[in-house]
Amino acid sequence: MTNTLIDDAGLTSAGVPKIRFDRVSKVYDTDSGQPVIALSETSIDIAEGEFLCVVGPSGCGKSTLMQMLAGFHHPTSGRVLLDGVEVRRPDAERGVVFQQANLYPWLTTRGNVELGPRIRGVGKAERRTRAEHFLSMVGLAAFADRKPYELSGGMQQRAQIARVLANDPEVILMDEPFGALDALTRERMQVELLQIWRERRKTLVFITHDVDEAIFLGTRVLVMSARPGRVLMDLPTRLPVEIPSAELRTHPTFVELRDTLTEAIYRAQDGAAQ
Ligand SMILES: Nc1ncnc2c1ncn2[C@@H]1O[C@H](COP(=O)(O)OP(=O)(O)OP(=O)(O)O)[C@@H](O)[C@H]1O
Repeated sequence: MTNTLIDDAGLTSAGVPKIRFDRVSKVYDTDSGQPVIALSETSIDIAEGEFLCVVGPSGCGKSTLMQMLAGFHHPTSGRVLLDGVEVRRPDAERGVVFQQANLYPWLTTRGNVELGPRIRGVGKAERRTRAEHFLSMVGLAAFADRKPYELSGGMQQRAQIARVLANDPEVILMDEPFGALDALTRERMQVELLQIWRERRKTLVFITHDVDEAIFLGTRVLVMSARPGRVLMDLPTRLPVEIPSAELRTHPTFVELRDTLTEAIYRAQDGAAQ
C-alpha cells in the first residue's frame, strides 16, 4: 500500500494527483446499433485523501465515471490514472460499493466481510476482529451468521459497505450507497463514513442524488451535466469545522452551498429537457 504525502497542490509525493481522468470519454455500443455517448471528454484531478462527491441528473454518466475508475469499463478515449499508472482492471486497492448489494449468497454476512481480508492474506484473528468491528458499525453484529437472503435490502447494503471497509482499500468508490436506507440509518452511516475518512484519510469518490449529503460529506462536489456528461461545476465544500452538527444544515455556509449546487443541478436538468 502506498503512503504518500499530499503537497499544497494536492499532488502525492510522487508529484502526481492520486487519481486523474485525463481527457476521458465513454461511448457505449448498443444492440440497437445507436451508440450512446455517456461521457464527453472530461479531465478531473482528485487529490490523495480527498472526499469527492459527484451529483447530476440521472443518466449523466456518474456510474460510468466510477466504473472506469474501478477498472470495470475502459474509456473510449483518454486515460484514467491512479498514482500516475493507467487503470486497466479492477484491483483490491479500489473498493467499490455498488447501488445494489452484491453479496455472495453462499457465505454468511461475516463470511462476506471476511472474504477480502482472507484473499489478501490477513490472519484469522485479525479478520474476525475487523469483521466484528465493521459489522457492529453498520448495525449488523446480530446478523453475522445469517445468509444474505435472510437480510433486508437495506441490511444487505450495509453488509456490502462493511465488506468494502474491512478490506481497507486505498480508494473507496461509492455509487449511491445510502439510497436504499431509511433516513435515520442513512444519517448514522454518513456520520460513521465521515469518521472513517477523517481517521484514515482514504481517497473517496461518492455518487449521490442528495445535495445535503454531498455537502455534509464531501470536501469537493462535482455537478455533472445531462448526457453526454461533463463537469458543469467543481466546488470546494469544506465547511467550518466549528459548526455543531445540529446546526450544520441551517448554517449560512451550508445554505449558500446548497443554493449554488441546487441551481447548477437545475441547469443540468434543463439541459436534459432540451
Ligand atoms: N453498459 C451500457 N451499455 C449501453 N449504455 C449504457 C451502459 N451503461 C450505461 N449506459 C448509458 O450511459 C448513460 C450514462 O449511464 P450512467 O449509469 O453512467 O448514468 P448515471 O449518471 O450513473 O445514472 P443514474 O443516476 O440514473 O444512476 C445512460 O444513458 C445509460 O443508459
